[in-house]
Amino acid sequence: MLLGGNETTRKIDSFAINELKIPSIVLMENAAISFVKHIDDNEDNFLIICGKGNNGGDGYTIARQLFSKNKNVKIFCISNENMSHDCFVNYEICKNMGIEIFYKIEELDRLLLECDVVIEGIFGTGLNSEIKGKYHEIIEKINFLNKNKIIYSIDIPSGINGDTGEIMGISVKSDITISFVTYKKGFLKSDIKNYLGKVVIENIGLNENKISHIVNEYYLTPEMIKSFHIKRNENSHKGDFGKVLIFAGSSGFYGAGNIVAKSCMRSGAGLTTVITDKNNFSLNVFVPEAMSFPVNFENIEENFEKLENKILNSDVIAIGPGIGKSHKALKIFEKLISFEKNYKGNNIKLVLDADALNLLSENRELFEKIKNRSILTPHVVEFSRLTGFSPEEINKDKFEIAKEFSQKYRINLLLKGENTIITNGEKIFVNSTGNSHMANGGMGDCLTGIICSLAGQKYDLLESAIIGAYLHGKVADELLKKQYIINATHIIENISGFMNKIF
Ligand SMILES: NC(=O)C1=CN([C@@H]2O[C@H](COP(=O)(O)OP(=O)(O)OC[C@H]3O[C@@H](n4cnc5c(N)ncnc54)[C@H](OP(=O)(O)O)[C@@H]3O)[C@@H](O)[C@H]2O)[C@@H](O)CC1
Ligand SMILES: [K+]
Repeated sequence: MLLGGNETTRKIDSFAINELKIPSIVLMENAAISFVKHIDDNEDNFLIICGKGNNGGDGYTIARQLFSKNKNVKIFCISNENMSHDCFVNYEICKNMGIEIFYKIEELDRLLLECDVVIEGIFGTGLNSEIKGKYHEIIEKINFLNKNKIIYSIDIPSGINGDTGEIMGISVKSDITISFVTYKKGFLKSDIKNYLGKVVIENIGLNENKISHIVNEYYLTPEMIKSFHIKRNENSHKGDFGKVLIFAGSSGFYGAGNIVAKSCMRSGAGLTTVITDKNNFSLNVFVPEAMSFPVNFENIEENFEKLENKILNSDVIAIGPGIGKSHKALKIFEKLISFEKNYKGNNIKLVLDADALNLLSENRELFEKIKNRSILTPHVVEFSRLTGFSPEEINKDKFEIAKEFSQKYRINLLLKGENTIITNGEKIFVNSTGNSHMANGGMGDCLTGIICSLAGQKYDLLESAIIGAYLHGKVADELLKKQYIINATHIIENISGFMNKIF
C-alpha cells in the first residue's frame, strides 16, 4: 500500500490530471464511487457535511451517488463562497437534483440528531492551519451528537494533519476513514488511532504500479508480504534454504544466541550454526537442531583457521545480540566480515544487530567491509550512536535520516520502533504490525533470527527485513487476542504457523 503525505496527494493529483489527462472531476467521481462501496446498503438516512475545498467536493459527489440510489440524503453546506471548481460543480448538481441543502448552523443539531450516518468532507489534505470559529463549532457538534450514529470521514478525519498526525485544534472522531490512494503518513501517529476508526484505502482509478515514480514509501499489507513469497521447490534439500552462521551470546547472555538460533531454525533456515563458548551447553538443550561452533574464548585466534572454512561455507552471517563490546568480540566480528564472497562465489549476506552496531559505531572503518551486502537493525538509541543524531532528532525526521544513512554506507536499514521502517536508501517500507505487549528482552534477537533465516532462504536482505518485521509483529498481534504478554519464545513457537497462513 502506498504511503504518503499531503504533498504526495497533490503530486498524484497533478500527474493524473496533467500527464494521464484524467479530468479532476473524473477523479472526484471515482473517489466517490469507491467511497460509496463501503456504505452498508441497509443504511438510509444520511447527513453529508461539506467544506468548500475538494474534500467538500467529494462530499457533494457522494451525496449525489447516494441520492441516485434513492437514499434519504441531506447536505449541510458550511460555505458556498470561494468553493474549489470541482466542489462548486458538484454543489450545483446537488442543488439541481433537488437534494436538500442546509446552511444555518442553528439547524445542525437537529440534522445530526435526525440522521443515522454522518459523512464528513470538511477538510482533507488541504487543511493548512488551526481550526477556529464556525469550523471548530461544527466539529464539536459532530463529536458531541455522535451517539448511535456511524461517522465516516472522507480521506482524513477533519482536523488531523495528513503529514504529521497532529490535531489542528480539534478533529472529527470517526468510525471509518476512507482515504484515497495513499495511507496518510499522519495516520502512523499512535495517539490518533481513536480519531481514525477503521481505515480503508481506496482507489481513484489509477494503477498503483504506474505512480510508483511519484511515491517510494509503502505501508506493509499482507498482500505485499505474500507477493514476495518464494515457493519451495519439492526436490530441494536443506542446503537450498541457507547455511546461516550466527555470532550471538556470550557468558551471561547465552540466551541471546539461543533465541537467534531458535527463531532462525523455526522460520525455515536449512542449517544453523552458532559460534559460542566451548563451555556453553545450553544451545543443545534449547535448540537441538542447531549446530555449534565452539570457540575457546581464552585464545580466540586458535579457532580462526577452522572459522574461515565455516565463513566461506555460509550464505548468511548474523552478528550481534549479546556478544558484548569486548576486544575479543570485535576480533571475531572483524574475522566474520573479512570475506565478501563464499565458496559458491556469492556475497555472504550480513545481518548486524545490537552489539555489532555498537562496535560498528566505534570502529567506523568496518563500514567499508559490510557495504552492499548487509542489513543493520538498530533501535533508536543504537541508530543515534551510528548517526550522531539524537533520538529526538531521529524521531522527528526518521524517514530522511534513515534513507540518507542507508545511501551513505550502502547498507539496508531496519530502524525499530513503534512504526518500524525498512529502507534500502531509495524505498521506505513502514511496518503495520506489532504492539506494546511485545516490548521485552529477547524480541530483537528473535527478529534477527527470522531475518537471517529468510536471507538464507534466498530472499534479498530488503525483502528479508520487510517480511521478517511484518511476521514478527503479526504473530504478536494475533497472540494478543488471547494473551496479555508476548515473549520471544511465544513468537518462535508460532512463527511457522503464521508463515503458513500468510504465504
Ligand atoms: N488525488 C487525490 O487524491 C484526490 C483528492 N481528492 C480530495 O481532495 C481533497 C483535497 O482537496 P483540497 O486541496 O481542495 O483541500 P481540502 O482538504 O478540501 O481543504 C481546503 C479548503 O479548506 C480551507 N481551509 C484549510 N484549512 C482551514 C482552516 N484551518 N480553517 C478554515 N478553512 C481552512 C481552504 O481554504 P484556504 O485556506 O485555502 O482559503 C480550502 O478552502 C482530498 O483530501 C480529497 O478528499 C478527491 O477529490 C479525488 C482526487
Ligand atoms: K474529511
